[in-house]
Amino acid sequence: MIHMIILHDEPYIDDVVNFLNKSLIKPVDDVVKENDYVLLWHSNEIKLVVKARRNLVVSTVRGVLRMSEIIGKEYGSKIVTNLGYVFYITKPDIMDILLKMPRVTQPIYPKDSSTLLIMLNIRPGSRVLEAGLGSGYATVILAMHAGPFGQVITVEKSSKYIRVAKETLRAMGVYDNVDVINGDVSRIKLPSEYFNSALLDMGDPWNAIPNIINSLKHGGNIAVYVPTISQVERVISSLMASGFIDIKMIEVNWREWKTTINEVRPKTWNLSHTGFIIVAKRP
Ligand SMILES: C[S@@+](CC[C@H](N)C(=O)[O-])C[C@H]1O[C@@H](n2cnc3c(N)ncnc32)[C@H](O)[C@@H]1O
Repeated sequence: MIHMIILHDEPYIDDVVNFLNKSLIKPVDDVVKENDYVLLWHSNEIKLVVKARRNLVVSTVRGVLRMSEIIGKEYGSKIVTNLGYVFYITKPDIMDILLKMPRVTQPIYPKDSSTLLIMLNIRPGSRVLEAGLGSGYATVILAMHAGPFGQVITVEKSSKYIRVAKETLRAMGVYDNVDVINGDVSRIKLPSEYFNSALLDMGDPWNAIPNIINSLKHGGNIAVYVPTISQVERVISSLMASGFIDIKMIEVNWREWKTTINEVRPKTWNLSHTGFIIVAKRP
């Protein structure tokens, strides 16, 4: 990882390496440590994300990889399987790791969570209300973007799901800036004009909307995530009745393509329908 000090009163820097060598903080060696999540990449078709445990032996269609030989190696280096095939040892993406976490409910997928961040204006320092926590997937993304000086308060009625999701929050490094409340978001007492934004992903969000509006700051956005059109209509009616304005609805269509030369085309199997996003503003 490279830590950089930006000196705002310096003339512009035209050589990053020179600049880093002069700065006090140097790049550090980055090696695979026990319990890191590691991406082992052979090709776009043959790749896997695994947790580095010393006694783990990973079988792939290109042969066997021993984690004991990977721990301590530098990220970016290569390893050869017993069958002679090369795998890169590299870092997975946030979503690669998140999708490894237990799913006790239907989670919000990256195509939608990335859009929700923009639609809800999530930025460092944001205070966000969420319901329900479910598997904690959306909570992780919200908390990562609200940052350590922001706050995500998530309300979940099932204590069983809370136990599982808390482990996910811990594993993803956001445990300390999420407050989990075991309760019913439609009835819970909320502070007035406290949150910058709110996300509802639950079966009957129209029952929660009237309880939430006053907890949002003026100009704050609410996003509601539902999978069916009959739910969408109930959500829009409830938003209008509660006094929200600027109601929009979007569906995110994400089509992944093959990147093989001479074969660049949409992948045969793509994620199809997930949910509709309805966004509105507290005037
Ligand atoms: C679809 S899941 C949420 C998934 C989550 N967004 C994720 O990405 O992992 C819906 C959750 O809402 C919770 N829920 C439903 N009604 C609720 C209510 N009135 N108050 C709080 N939580 C509620 C359910 O228990 C369930 O865990």
